[in-house]
Amino acid sequence: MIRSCFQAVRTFISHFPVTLCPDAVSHGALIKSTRLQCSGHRSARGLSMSLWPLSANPRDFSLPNASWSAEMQQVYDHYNALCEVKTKDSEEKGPWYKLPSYNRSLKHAAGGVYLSKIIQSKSRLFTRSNKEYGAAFEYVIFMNKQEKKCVCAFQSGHLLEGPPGHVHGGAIATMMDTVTGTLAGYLAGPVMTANLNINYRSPVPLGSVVLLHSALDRIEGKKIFVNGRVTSTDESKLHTEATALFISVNVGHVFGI
Ligand SMILES: CCCCC/C=C\C/C=C\C/C=C\C/C=C\CCCC(=O)SCCNC(=O)CCNC(=O)[C@H](O)C(C)(C)COP(=O)(O)OP(=O)(O)OC[C@H]1O[C@@H](n2cnc3c(N)ncnc32)[C@H](O)[C@@H]1OP(=O)(O)O
Repeated sequence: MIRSCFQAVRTFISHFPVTLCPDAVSHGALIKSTRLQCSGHRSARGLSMSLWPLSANPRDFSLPNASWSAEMQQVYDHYNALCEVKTKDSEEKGPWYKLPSYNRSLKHAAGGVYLSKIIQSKSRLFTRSNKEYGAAFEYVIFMNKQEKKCVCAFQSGHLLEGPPGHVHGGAIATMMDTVTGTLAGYLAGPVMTANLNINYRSPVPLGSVVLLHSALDRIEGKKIFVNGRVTSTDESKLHTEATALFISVNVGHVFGI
């Protein structure tokens, strides 16, 4: 059934000259599962093509918007400058890759028997479910596949308050799960979080910009061990430390079959 699901995706996609860019985790999953390639570079420059009839120009939530502070933009510019660059004559590959991020990755990814069910569904990726710019999770993830690590610039919005003036621990855990899970998924394909262990070292001021760093510790069979840290953008202050265990799953597991 899973094979026929992906067969349907392949068949469908072959009718459209597009490069699919699902969100961060399914990017890795899909490269493994359907051997599709995804270009954040193109998307970042607004050249991504319509996925009609699935979607008209899906919004890449990881691109700069008016709510971004100067500091957020600065971090984005820094890593974006280190990304893969295509020039007229050549293709220079930087070590970093900006992951695009959509609010309904599976709409673009699953296909086949699940497609209509997914399109009708109101479900949205949790961290991208608020469309108001700057209200909740503003973030962009840059992946360094060579070094098996990634960095996320995260600007917290006013809806994420926990202790007065500071970010809710659950929101930090959500971002930690997202970033470590994105790395695990990018490196190993479809995964689910089995364990997420967090130490909160110092509160994160609401509205501030912080970095989430994640790196692969090791892979043992189905088990992917990843670590994570939240720091200030100059990395002088440590806010949070985490370790996470992800388990490789087949796609059927995600759909409960
Ligand atoms: C087109 C498809 C795309 C698929 C994409 C997939 C997912 C994400 C998609 C989009 C999201 C996008 C962005 C967000 C980014 C990422 C973060 C979100 C991820 C999540 O938010 S996800 C939700 C929370 N998550 C769960 O809802 C999991 C519930 N759970 C289970 O579904 C099972 O529990 C599972 C699968 C985890 C394992 O089940 P299983 O049957 O495959 O494996 P099994 O139990 O045999 O364990 C194998 C070996 O792992 C060891 N092991 C297992 N669990 C352990 C633990 N907790 N601690 C220590 N060791 C553990 C065993 O001890 C054994 O070790 P050993 O082999 O050495 O004996």
